[in-house]
Amino acid sequence: RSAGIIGAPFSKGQPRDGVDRGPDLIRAAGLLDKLQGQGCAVKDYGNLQFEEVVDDEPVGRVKRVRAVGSANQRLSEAVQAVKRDGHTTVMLGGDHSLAIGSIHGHSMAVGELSVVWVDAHADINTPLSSPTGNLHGQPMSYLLHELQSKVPVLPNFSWIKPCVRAKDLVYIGLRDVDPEEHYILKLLGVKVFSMSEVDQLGVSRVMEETCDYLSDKVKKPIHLSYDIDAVDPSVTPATGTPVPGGLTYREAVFITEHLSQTGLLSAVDLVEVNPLRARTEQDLRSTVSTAVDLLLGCFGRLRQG
Ligand SMILES: N[C@@]1(C(=O)O)CN(C[C@@H]2CCCCN2)C[C@@H]1CCC[B-](O)(O)O
Ligand SMILES: [Mn+2]
Ligand SMILES: [Mn+2]
Repeated sequence: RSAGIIGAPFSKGQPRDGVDRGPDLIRAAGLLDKLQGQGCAVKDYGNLQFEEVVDDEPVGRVKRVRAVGSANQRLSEAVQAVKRDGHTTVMLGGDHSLAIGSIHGHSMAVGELSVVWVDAHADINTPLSSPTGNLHGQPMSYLLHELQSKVPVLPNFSWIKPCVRAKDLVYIGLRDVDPEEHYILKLLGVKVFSMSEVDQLGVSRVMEETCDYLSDKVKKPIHLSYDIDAVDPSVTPATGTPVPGGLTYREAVFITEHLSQTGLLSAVDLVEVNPLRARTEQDLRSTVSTAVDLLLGCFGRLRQG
């Protein structure tokens, strides 16, 4: 296994400061040494520098559009380069609007892929359905072939080619889905394991069904997009949109251990860590160390040693 680390210190997909500090916090907690310590080759590509966008007026209700479009174009190019170097990409966010560039770049490099989206939220609002206008709640709408008729032209977004099919997407951990998102998920028949299904089936069965569902026809490379707010706020409180009733630490890690063992994991996003949302030092330490442990699980770490 080899990991190519890309830091994406970006926050314009949402209104809160602080989430751009995620990459360096996760590095400072020892991610690279710990990956090497478990036999994983690691190359750190550093942090992307995102250009300043001035006069980024809202387009309809959608905010900071030009900054998000520009940042994700840069990220897509970076992910393609890291994939060409033969690594599994690790994109450290930054907010979840970065999944646009990460998944796009991954798909440009490897072709068709499966997406496992672990999150309290579906992040599948369209510009017209979004209740907040924040682009971290919309990334999937720009990537899904089936939603392109619902997405208007946005400045700095025209480079995006839709690259994911609804049948190749699985959600795990949902518990705060907007009515319009629910409608879209039902309309497209997207596979969803909400927290109700996690409770009902248990995380082991959820992962078996996820992997069976995704590899039903053809085994495709897997893109895991992990929003730290999928985990219960008692474990990872330092995040922008915490929602009670999330994954336990053990369930959260089990998901990454299981996906790692498929041998299909080809790109990972770890997003929405925001130190300014921590009330205590322990809040921050717990959030960041959990983020690191999730990434170690992606690269073969097992709790049995
Ligand atoms: N759907 C949302 C959007 O803004 O589009 C609305 N939601 C906040 C809202 C608070 C009140 C109860 C209903 N939910 C946040 C979510 C985006 C989360 C982005 B992620 O990256 O954290 O997943
Ligand atoms: Mn979320
Ligand atoms: Mn998210």
